[in-house]
Order: sequence, then structure tokens, then C-alpha cells
Amino acid sequence: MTILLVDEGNTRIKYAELDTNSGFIKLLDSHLLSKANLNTQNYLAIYASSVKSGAELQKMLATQFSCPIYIIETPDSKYGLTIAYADKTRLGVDRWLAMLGAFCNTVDLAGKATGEVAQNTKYCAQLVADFGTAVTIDAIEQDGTHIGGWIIPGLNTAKSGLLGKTASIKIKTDVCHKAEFGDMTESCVNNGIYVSILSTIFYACKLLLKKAETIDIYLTGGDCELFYAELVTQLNEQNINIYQVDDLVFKGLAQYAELNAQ
Ligand SMILES: Nc1ncnc2c1ncn2[C@@H]1O[C@H](COP(=O)(O)OP(=O)(O)OP(=O)(O)O)[C@@H](O)[C@H]1O
Ligand SMILES: CC(C)(CO)[C@@H](O)C(=O)NCCC(=O)O
Ligand SMILES: [K+]
Repeated sequence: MTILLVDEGNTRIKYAELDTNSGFIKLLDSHLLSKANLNTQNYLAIYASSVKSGAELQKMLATQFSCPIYIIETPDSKYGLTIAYADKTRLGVDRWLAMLGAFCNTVDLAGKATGEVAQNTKYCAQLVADFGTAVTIDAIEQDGTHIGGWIIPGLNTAKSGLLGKTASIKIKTDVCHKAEFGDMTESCVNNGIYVSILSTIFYACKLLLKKAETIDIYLTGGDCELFYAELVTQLNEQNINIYQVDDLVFKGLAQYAELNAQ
């Protein structure tokens, strides 16, 4: 059977299909996607999340599909994760799902289902960084306690904010992001913003390494591949493992669907 996964972010909406037998998540190409070819599928259920409005997304999906629709919202404490916020409902559901995706990757399934963390499983503290419209960084201790996180502007958001508030920063050509000093306006802006985000990750590692000996860093979101190689080079330490998982929010949704069905 197939479950449809829907992730509505700040700039775009993404769809994927979860094969309930194999657990395989197939990303659907949004360029080729039409309501018509989504409709031809007989989905078992839809698991969806929105950083905008869950209610609006529910309404939109309900006009197209007759299967059960589950709109996921940030829960208090579930599947072994405990959120740092006093008001959990304010934590973006994409952050919670990305953390769930990362956390469940390393924790025993039996433990997850009951919400208890399985004993004697090999896992460590985690940093989850989502490079989207905003960049979010969340730190989780070994036992699933969310310590907290940061929200900063993403690459494009920082750039448009900077260009919008200044008179004479003129961008004429497109240059790539490098962790080097810039030698013209374009590279000063692009590299500066890039390095500012990189530095935030370094600082997060530094803080988390005060609490844990070993950390796993999960990178996700539209811009994550721009950061992966540089982070692997710069954080080449025995006690830091870095993983690029392009669809961590979908992994979280898939985990949720699997656990919800148990
Ligand atoms: N097809 C695409 N459409 C839009 N942005 C893309 C695409 N492919 C890569 N990107 C990059 O992804 C970034 C946006 O990331 P993402 O798609 O994860 O954001 P989002 O959908 O707004 O979700 P979030 O709410 O997490 O920001 C942009 O800065 C852009 O550079
Ligand atoms: C931070 C974003 C925009 C990242 O997509 C999203 O998770 C969100 O809108 N969060 C709400 C604020 C918060 O998480 O504290
Ligand atoms: K996202």
C-alpha cells in the first residue's frame, strides 16, 4: 500500500510516496506533478504537515482525496522526543519532524513505538540543521531531550534582506558560495552569508560537545548540499559524524505514519 506524504514549507509544497511494505520514500517531482496524476493513486492515507496553516492544507487535500488525512502538529512529547519549548505548539512542525527523522534513525523501533528510549542502543547527541527559507538548528541530547535551537535567515532570505536594506550593494553576476574572503561585491555577499551560516553550525557543535562526547549532525533542506562537503572537511573529528539526508521531514512523516499505525 502507498501513503502520500505532504510537506508544506515556506516557499514550496513537496510530495512523496511511502511504500508501507518496503518503507521506501519516493519523492514526487513537483514539476511533473498534477492534481490529476496524484488522484489516480489509491492512497491508504495522507500524512501531511504545514508551517503555514494545517487547517488550510487539510481543506485543500480534502477536496482532492477521500482517504484518511492526518495533519501532524508538534506534540508535547512523543516517540521519545521531549521538546524544550514551554509552549510546544509554537515549535515549527517541520523542525519537530526533522528531529523525529534524525532521532528515529538511531533508536530501536520497539523503543520508539512506546515513546520510551530503548536501552543499550548505540546512539549519540544530535544536531539537526534544515537549510531552507530559514535555517533551523536543533540540538537533541542522547536520551531524546531537545535542548533548544536557533532560527536564522537562509541563504536567499539573508541575501534579499541585505540587498533590500542597503543602497549600494549591487549584485551583477551570479557567483557560487565559498568559505573564502570575497574580492568583489558578489563574493563578499555570497561568501559572507555562507560563512555566517557555517559558523553557526560550528558554534552549535561547540555547545553540544559540552554535553555529549559524540555528536551526529543531520543536514537537510533545499540548500543542504551546499554545506555538506565544507562541514565534512572542517569538522573532520572522530567524535562528529555528518549525514546529508535530503528529505528528513519526509523521514519524520514516514516514521510518524509507521508508529501511528502500530
Ligand atoms: N526546486 C526548488 N524550489 C525552490 N527552492 C529550491 C529548489 N531546489 C533547491 N532550492 C533551494 O532550497 C531553498 C529552500 O529550501 P526548502 O525547499 O527546504 O524550503 P521551504 O520549502 O521553504 O521549506 P522551509 O520551510 O524549511 O524553508 C532555497 O534557498 C533554494 O535555494
Ligand atoms: C522556523 C521555520 C520558519 C522553519 O521552516 C518554521 O519552523 C516555523 O515557522 N517555526 C515557528 C517558530 C518556531 O519554531 O519557534
Ligand atoms: K523544510
